[in-house]
Amino acid sequence: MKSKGKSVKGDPLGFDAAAKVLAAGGRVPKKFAKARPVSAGPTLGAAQAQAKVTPARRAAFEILMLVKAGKGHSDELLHGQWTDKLSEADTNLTTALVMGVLRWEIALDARLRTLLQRPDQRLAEPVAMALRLGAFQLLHMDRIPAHAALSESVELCRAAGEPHATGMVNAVLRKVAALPKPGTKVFETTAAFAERLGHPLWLVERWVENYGRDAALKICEADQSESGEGGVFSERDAELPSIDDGSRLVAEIAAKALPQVEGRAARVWDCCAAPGGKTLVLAKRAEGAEVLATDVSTKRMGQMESRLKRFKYAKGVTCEVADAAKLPKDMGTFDLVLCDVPCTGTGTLGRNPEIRERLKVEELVRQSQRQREILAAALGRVALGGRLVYSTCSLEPEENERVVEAVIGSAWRVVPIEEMGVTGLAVEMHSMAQDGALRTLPGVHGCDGFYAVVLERTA
Ligand SMILES: C[S@@+](CC[C@H](N)C(=O)[O-])C[C@H]1O[C@@H](n2cnc3c(N)ncnc32)[C@H](O)[C@@H]1O
Repeated sequence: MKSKGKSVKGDPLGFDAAAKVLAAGGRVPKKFAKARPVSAGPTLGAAQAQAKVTPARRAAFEILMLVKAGKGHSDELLHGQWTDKLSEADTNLTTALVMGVLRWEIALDARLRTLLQRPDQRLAEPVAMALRLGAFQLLHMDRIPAHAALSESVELCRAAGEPHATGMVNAVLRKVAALPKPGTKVFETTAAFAERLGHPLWLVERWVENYGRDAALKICEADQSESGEGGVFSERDAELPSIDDGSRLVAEIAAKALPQVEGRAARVWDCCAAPGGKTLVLAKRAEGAEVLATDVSTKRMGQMESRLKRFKYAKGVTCEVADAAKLPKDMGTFDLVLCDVPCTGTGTLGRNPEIRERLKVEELVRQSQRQREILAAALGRVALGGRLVYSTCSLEPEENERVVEAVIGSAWRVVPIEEMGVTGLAVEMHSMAQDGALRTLPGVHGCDGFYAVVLERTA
């Protein structure tokens, strides 16, 4: 479904403005009755309409509009001003609506398009979003009454200053309500299941090529479900931070990769550390080691430092803002480097649904270049006999094995992850290994998609 972009400010629907109007005696001044820009506040109809929308749907709509306009990440927005005055139940509903619409957007648009009078019709973004929000509730949420999903989407459309489109939204959503729920076909082409499961075809085609059709289908299915409890470890360690099992596994591998050193504390460098999930696992497991954690982002490092303070065992960790490709020489060499580089995050689409909409194939090239620079610099800081763990949460070989192949020379050997002796696993390590490296896939291994390889300096 094509949509016309509209500038979205902090109050795209004018809800705040409308609230002021209603608070001032519940009467909306006549001037609002005239057609006016959304930024100038709601019209009379808009103000009345917004009062008919429940807070959870309003918040979800506002957040989705901001994400669409590239003005924030769903996770941050869901923990910000839009939800801080909501009840717990409303916050949960807002979260379910935002994550659901982002996960299913491609599939919803494909369905909605077929129900428009002119499928190529360009819709204003608030209209398109009201349709998606309504269709998502009708097709994917069990406990939402159809009339609430439908009528509140109509009111959201009106409240957004698009009263002329309310009839169309109502008619289209009535057709959606009459549709059978999406079911699984006996056999589907890649294009069909990519669309049904809300993924860009170019990405799914890459997964089919790299991991096979069955795995690609499982990845897509896993990306559409709520991220549940992990299935990689047999038990949760209550002292560790709450992180995805794949992320923990990478950190546990890194902790096991730390070589024994005699007569001094081992030196560990976590070079792309924020928000610190893996640093915490390392700090807990590598007791007695000197741990340096760096990140190029001052903001993320600030948040990470506050997070580390909540864990006693992390009090010895030194945190610095630094570019991993330019760590000052006088910081010396390390026995272990964890190089958990920035990446496209295609192994985490369940948790970060908007990546699928934002990611373009050119981004792979840009990320891969940056990853090579960071890895090359980090390898240069590993002591002889020391090890480096290179990792990403990407499913794309260009960010994983291709980066490693391009950067390591003859002075390195791959230490197979099966030799690391990670304990407490609920699944065999070899089932997650590929050419000595870790390769987890969502839906296949019970965690997000991670890649990790252990490299040892031999000369
Ligand atoms: C995948 S995240 C790291 C996640 C972290 N290891 C954890 O487990 O919580 C990548 C991080 O690399 C940081 N980063 C990006 N470029 C960097 C660079 N040149 N040097 C250091 N950090 C960088 C980003 O700010 C981001 O926090």
